Formats: sequence, C-alpha cells, structure tokens
Amino acid sequence: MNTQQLIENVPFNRLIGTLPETIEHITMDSREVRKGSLFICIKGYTVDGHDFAAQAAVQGAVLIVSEQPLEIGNTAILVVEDTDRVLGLLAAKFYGYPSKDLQMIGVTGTNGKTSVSGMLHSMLMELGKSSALTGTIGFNLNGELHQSSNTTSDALTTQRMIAQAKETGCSHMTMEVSSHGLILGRLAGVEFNTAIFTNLTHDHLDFHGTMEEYGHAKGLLFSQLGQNLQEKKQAVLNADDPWSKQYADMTPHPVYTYGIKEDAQFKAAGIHMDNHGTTFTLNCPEGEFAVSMKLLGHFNVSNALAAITALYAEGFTLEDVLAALSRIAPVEGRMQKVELDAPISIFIDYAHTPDAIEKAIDAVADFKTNRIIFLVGTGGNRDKTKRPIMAEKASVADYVVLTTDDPRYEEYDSILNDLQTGMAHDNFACIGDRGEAVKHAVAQAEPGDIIILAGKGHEDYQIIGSTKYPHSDKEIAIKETLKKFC
Ligand SMILES: CC(=O)N[C@H]1[C@@H](OP(=O)(O)OP(=O)(O)OC[C@H]2O[C@@H](n3ccc(=O)[nH]c3=O)[C@H](O)[C@@H]2O)O[C@H](CO)[C@@H](O)[C@@H]1O[C@H](C)C(=O)N[C@@H](C)C(=O)N[C@H](CCC(=O)O)C(=O)O
Ligand SMILES: Nc1ncnc2c1ncn2[C@@H]1O[C@H](COP(=O)(O)OP(=O)(O)OP(=O)(O)O)[C@@H](O)[C@H]1O
Ligand SMILES: N[C@H](CCC[C@H](N)C(=O)O)C(=O)O
Ligand SMILES: [Mg+2]
Repeated sequence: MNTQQLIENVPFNRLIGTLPETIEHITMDSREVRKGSLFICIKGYTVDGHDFAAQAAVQGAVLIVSEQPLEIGNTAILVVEDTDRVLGLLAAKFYGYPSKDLQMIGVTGTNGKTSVSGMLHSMLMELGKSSALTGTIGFNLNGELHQSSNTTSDALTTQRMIAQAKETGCSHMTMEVSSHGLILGRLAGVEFNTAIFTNLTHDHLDFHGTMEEYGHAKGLLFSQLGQNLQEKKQAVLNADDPWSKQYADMTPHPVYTYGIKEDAQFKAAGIHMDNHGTTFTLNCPEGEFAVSMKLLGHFNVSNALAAITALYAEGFTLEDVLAALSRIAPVEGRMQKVELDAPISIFIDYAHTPDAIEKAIDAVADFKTNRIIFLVGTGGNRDKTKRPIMAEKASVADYVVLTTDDPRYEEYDSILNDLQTGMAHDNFACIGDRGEAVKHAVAQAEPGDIIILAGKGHEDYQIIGSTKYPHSDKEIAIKETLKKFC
C-alpha cells in the first residue's frame, strides 16, 4: 500500500529519514517482520516493543512507528504520541475498513459471549449464510477453526480476520467483544451493525478496578455504534440486567430488549428442560412462538433470546430463526453433556465467575435426582476478590471440589485458601492439581449423581507458570468413569 495514503490520518510528531514508497505488511511483533514491513512498537505488560526496533530493521522493516525518536541506520522512523492508538488507525486503513462490507454482530457481557456468538454463527450457517466468528474458542471461518490467543484480538489481528472473512465471501461476522478489547482499542475501526449485551457481573476487577469502570468499558460497544442514523444499526439489550438502561441511553439507534424476568419485547415464558434440551414460549411483537433447542439451562434461554432477537433485528423471519435454533448443537464446553453409557451424568462447563457458577448449578436443578458434585477452580494472578464468592455460589452443590484453573505463578495453596473461605458447608475437598481433582470428583460419584466440571470448557490445557500443559477435564473424567462404573 502507498505509505503516504496509509499514514494520511495519523497524527505524528516527527519523521526521521525518508518514507518508503510502499508498505507490504504491518506487524507489532518483530518476529513476524519481513522485507517491506512496517513495524509498530507497542509497550506491553511484559516487554517493550521499542526494544525490538533494531531487530525489526535488520529483518527488513522499512518504516518503524515509535513513541521515541530512534536512530536505526537508514530506516525511516515515524514518531507518534501513542502507538496503541495509531495501531488501530493503521490496521483499519491497511485492510481497507473491511467491516463496512460485512454484517457485523458484536457480543459483550461478563458471561455468555462465547455462547451467544457461537449460537449466532451456527444459526447463520443453518440459515444458509457464509459466516465468520471470533472469540475465546478461536477464529471460525465457515466452520474451519483457527487458533487465536485472546477473546478479542489486537487491532491488527482483528482487522486481518475481518478482511479474511470478507475475501472468503462471508456475509456475516460475529465477534466476541471483551471489556479489555474495548478499553485497549483492539476494536478501533470495527463498525458493528448489531451490538448485543448479555449481562454484567463480578469479574476482571484486577484490570478495571471497580464495577463502574467495568460497566463503562462494556458501554463503549454501544456508544461506538455512532450517530449516523442513515445506517441500519441496533442494540440488543438484556432487560433482566440493570446496566441495559444505561446502555440504551448510550446509543440513538433502535434498541431491542429481551428477557425472562422483566418486561421485554422478546420474552420467554413456560421454560421446561430435561437433560436433553429445553422448550419455552417466545412472546414478542410478532406473536407467540413455541421454541425448542438442544441447549440446557435458564442462562441459555437468555442467550437464545439474545441470538433470536439479534437475527430478527438483522432482518430474518422468526420462523426461519427458530427452525435454525432447534437444529444447532450446544456450544463447545458450555454445559455440554459428555456422551457416556454410565449411571452418572457429567457436564463440561466454562463457569469462572460467581454468577456463571450460580447459573451452571441452576441449569441442572430441574432434572436432579441425586447429588450435584461441582468442581471449580480459579486462575492465578487474576482477580482474587471473586474467589470466596465463587466458592459461596458453588456451595449450593451437595459436594464441591475446589481446585485451580490456570494457576500461572501462584501457589496452589494461595488459590485454595482464598476459595475455601467462601464455602458455606463442609462437604468439600481442596485439591490443587486439577487432574487429581477431576479424579476425586468421579471417585465421589454414586449412581444418579450429576458432576459439573467448571472452568475449562473447550480448553485442552492448564497454564502453570507461563507454560501450557496438556490437560482435559473431559478425557480424565471419561477414563475414571469407565474404570469405576463400566
Ligand atoms: C494483559 C494483556 O492483555 N496482555 C496482552 C498483551 O500482551 P503483553 O502486553 O504481555 O505483550 P508483550 O509480550 O509485553 O509484548 C509487547 C509488544 O512487544 C512485541 N514483541 C514481543 C516480543 C518479541 O520478541 N518481539 C516483539 O516485537 C509484541 O508483539 C507486542 O507488540 O498483548 C498480547 C497481544 O495482543 C495479548 O495476547 C495479551 O493478552 C494476554 C494473553 C491475556 O491473557 N490477556 C487477557 C487479560 C485478556 O486480554 N483477556 C480478555 C478478556 C477475556 C474475557 O473476558 O473473555 C481478552 O479479550 O482476551
Ligand atoms: N447468559 C449467561 N448468564 C450467566 N451465566 C452464563 C450465561 N451464559 C453462559 N454462562 C455461564 O458462563 C460460562 C461461560 O460462558 P461463555 O463462555 O459463553 O461466556 P464468555 O462471556 O464468553 O466468557 P469469557 O469472558 O471467558 O470469554 C458458561 O459455561 C456458563 O456456565
Ligand atoms: N477467557 C477468560 C477466562 C479465564 C478463566 C480462568 N482460566 C482464569 O485464568 O481466570 C479470560 O481470559 O479472562
Ligand atoms: Mg468467551
């Protein structure tokens, strides 16, 4: 791309050297630099990208964007105030603002982003659309999954993925929008058509400090829908969450509400579930509809309402949307039943917040015949204030196994001690090694029991230190169950 055009909207303090005619590639990682690259130096939480500028030049970078004046041979240096902001501007321009050419749906909220966005993606494919999805599980392009390291990726990766979706011919793209992503500008230049809010409850206070700040971060998705009312855009808000009122005020675009408890335009009633699926009645401006789906839990009714409302707002008929919903499979690792011929039921889940734990246990309450055994851990070096509250919520289960979930650099005992202070009864065990904890949960089970293994979901690793070790709750649970019962 022509360099002058690329940087025309970038405010800069100084240009050292001569701008190259063209830029072939942009990267923020020196290890990806090649001949003709623009390398942008980002000050990270671990290292400072400026320390890799010289290495980038050796590898062929023709322009370095930096917050400091640098002297690196003949390589041109563009000195700017804030490389984080400039990254967003450059990324969107370099990839040609691809989000304008797709129907973009963004999903934010503490819990339910992966679930709602996964449902939307599967439903769009069922509706015959070519669809892309980004989020915690990865980048899914028409059913083909690519790894990604964040729920909401950095601005460059985000723009690259949208451009790839556009080139592949996708008409729709659904993105999980994390509060980190919004605050850190990872979504700069992404134009959403539909913005969805699931809920806001305790998490990530190590990063945001207070719930007010956290709520403000999520609100950016709605204020960023912008003021251009000639474009059809809409917000889809959960009437059961009080934050929705504030988010409605943040956008002039049409607001659609959904809910189970409070008054809402799209409301569920008569919810019934067994361990194979859920049925309910949808009351909405178009009338009353019978809904059936393979997903479990009241929380998934809320998630389904979000997906139904969004697709309706996007212009699909409710008949088509509900038919698509009835066909899709549960989202991977979210209240997913392990298929086993055994006298116990095992669910793999991703609950890692107090609210999610409450909802996960509630999800099986309707068909509980014996005990609920609930295994949960927390990550190390992350929000510690949620730990006792998570254990308190887990106490609703008859037996609880407290363990770790990516301990990182923290000792097992430090995590377990914080967790156990919240337990409301004594029917629990503390086992730091997650594999041993899963084995213990199965060892405790008697016929008729339900085991929920929470926190790891689709993940096949456990992060200890900075290393990802292979770990699968599901594999261990299946092996132990077969050994014990079959
Ligand atoms: C705390 C945080 O957000 N960290 C993110 C950050 O990493 P970092 O600041 O440590 O980066 P760094 O390693 O210091 O590198 C700084 C710069 O130097 C560059 N570098 C580095 C090494 C080198 O040899 N050469 C080089 O050029 C890097 O490419 C980078 O540009 O930038 C990385 C690249 O974008 C992210 O992957 C990483 O997310 C980490 C993995 C993470 O765990 N983040 C969590 C807190 C997070 O963002 N979570 C949210 C919400 C989750 C949810 O609610 O579901 C998410 O959206 O994922
Ligand atoms: N609408 C909801 N309300 C409350 N809890 C929910 C809801 N949807 C899902 N959950 C619970 O939260 C867990 C995580 O769900 P999901 O992965 O969809 O959330 P997420 O917002 O993507 O989380 P993350 O922040 O890790 O990306 C589920 O496994 C389930 O236990
Ligand atoms: N996707 C979430 C889940 C992490 C949950 C748990 N593994 C932890 O480390 O707290 C995050 O990046 O915050
Ligand atoms: Mg997620």
